[in-house]
Amino acid sequence: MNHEQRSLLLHSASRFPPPPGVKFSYGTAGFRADAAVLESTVFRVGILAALRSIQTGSTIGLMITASHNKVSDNGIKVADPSGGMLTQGWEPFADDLANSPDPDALIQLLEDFVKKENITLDGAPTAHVLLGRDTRPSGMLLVEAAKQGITSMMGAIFTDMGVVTTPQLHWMVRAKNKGIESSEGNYFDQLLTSFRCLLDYIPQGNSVSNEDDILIVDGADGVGGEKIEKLKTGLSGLRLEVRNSGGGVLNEGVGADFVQKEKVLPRGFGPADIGIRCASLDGDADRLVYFSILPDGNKISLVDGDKILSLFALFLKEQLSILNGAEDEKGNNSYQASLGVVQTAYANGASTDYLKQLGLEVVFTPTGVKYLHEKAAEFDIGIYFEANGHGTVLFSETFLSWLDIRSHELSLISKGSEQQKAALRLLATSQLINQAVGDALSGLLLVEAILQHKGWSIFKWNELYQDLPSRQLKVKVVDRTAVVTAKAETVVVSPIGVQEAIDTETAKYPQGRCFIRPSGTEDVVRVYAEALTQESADSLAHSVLRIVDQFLGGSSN
Ligand SMILES: CC(=O)N[C@H]1[C@@H](OP(=O)(O)O)O[C@H](CO)[C@@H](O)[C@@H]1O
Ligand SMILES: [Mg+2]
Repeated sequence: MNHEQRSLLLHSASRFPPPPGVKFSYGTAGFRADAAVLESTVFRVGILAALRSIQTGSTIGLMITASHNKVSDNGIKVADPSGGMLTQGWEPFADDLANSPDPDALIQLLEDFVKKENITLDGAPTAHVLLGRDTRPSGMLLVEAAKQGITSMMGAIFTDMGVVTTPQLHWMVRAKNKGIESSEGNYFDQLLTSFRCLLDYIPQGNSVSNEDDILIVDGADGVGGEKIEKLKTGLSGLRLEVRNSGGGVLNEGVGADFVQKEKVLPRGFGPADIGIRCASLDGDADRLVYFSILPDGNKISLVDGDKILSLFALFLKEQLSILNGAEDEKGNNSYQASLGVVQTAYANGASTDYLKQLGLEVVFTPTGVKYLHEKAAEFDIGIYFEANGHGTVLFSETFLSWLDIRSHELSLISKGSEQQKAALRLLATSQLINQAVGDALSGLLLVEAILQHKGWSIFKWNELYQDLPSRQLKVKVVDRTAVVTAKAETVVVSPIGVQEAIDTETAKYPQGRCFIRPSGTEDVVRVYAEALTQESADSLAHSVLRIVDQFLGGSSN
């Protein structure tokens, strides 16, 4: 690091002292905390993003959001060149950077890191960072801190995309690095064109009801609502009404996290909406769940991430088999695309059974989309979803290249055939569904296109399988890191004896399943239980909560 660079860093870092007594950790979803203590962290992540950009020679993204957290919180996460999450190898550096006590220590840390990572700062390094933020009022100040961090690395520049959804920012980073046009307008165009294409290839006679029905979207009073309003201006073939589009308090009694966890209607919905197809986004629009209001007007029937995954899996499997069907007879031009599904232990057991009955390969990873995404990328078509509604479908480059050529061939030899349409539907799906990260807007359009394709109502969709009753609890313990799990978090290996006690308890319940794990975003241990009836799921969860109390000492909430 030359003298000029060092003094630039010293000068700017001294303007962003870290708050005393706060320890930051780059968790499952980046740094998240009360917005009032985040300025120094955001400044430092700006430096990190510039370094990552210099190292990779690509554009890097920074998103300022705390997703479904309360409005006074904020956070920051990094998008890597692929548009996916920051490489896990850099997370310890992110922690050290955020917790470095003063400018001198910070510079020492940077010196050591660039040496270790072979990042050349001499010469004329160039770096480019795309910035985005959600609608939180604290975002404006924090984005300025990020800019200061970026520009304290010589040769680094930024582009401020303003208020965007988290998936938009990830999409833009990916597009930019692929040399594709990457504005918000381009994002909407891609979604609208591919959605239109899916509607154009709906089998005759299937396009019923939903087109006339309205879909009501709860925007969580976050960024998603205003973006859907923009999307709507170019949308045909779907009637949308947006509620909670920014007038109320972000995430308060609204949004996908609230609806999925509490299983109640969000603010702004009521008995007048009984029977209507409804959807909820979270605060930064990367989660999506559907619901309908039950006849009593107070409760909802939830259609969660597992069921969105199941709908996608069913549709994609059908299209693949139409595409391959005729080829098998001829025995040529066939490409056996691997189709896989990735879930976590929180997936409802009934969904896993359903997917296995479809003949699909179901793989489990620990909680956190960075793990699911990585696994899904191993398939030609990898579908992943967390039960809370965060997920997407990934298509391999190899498969897409083959599909492109195949679709062209089919347009010459059997234009208008079901086979050709299946190829076009698969290509359109790969364009519609965000390849960088889970995206509520693109997920919503794919759900809607598939429902129209199948001529299904939300009720018909919900009947794919019936969720097993489940219960989720959380308990604060003395030290949650004492809980060590294995096998995708389904088995506790430490403290010794806990798993045995859970097994003994679970065995008392027909179709019982239960696991515990330390949360990666809250200071709690989570308990999840499933069983044949709601009473037994509740009872199993509470018994296991007592086991956690006994072994780890705590108080439930
Ligand atoms: C049970 C649950 O919903 N856990 C969520 C939650 O993680 P925890 O590590 O469970 O706190 O937040 C993560 C980030 O948003 C999300 O990926 C995950 O699914
Ligand atoms: Mg979110």
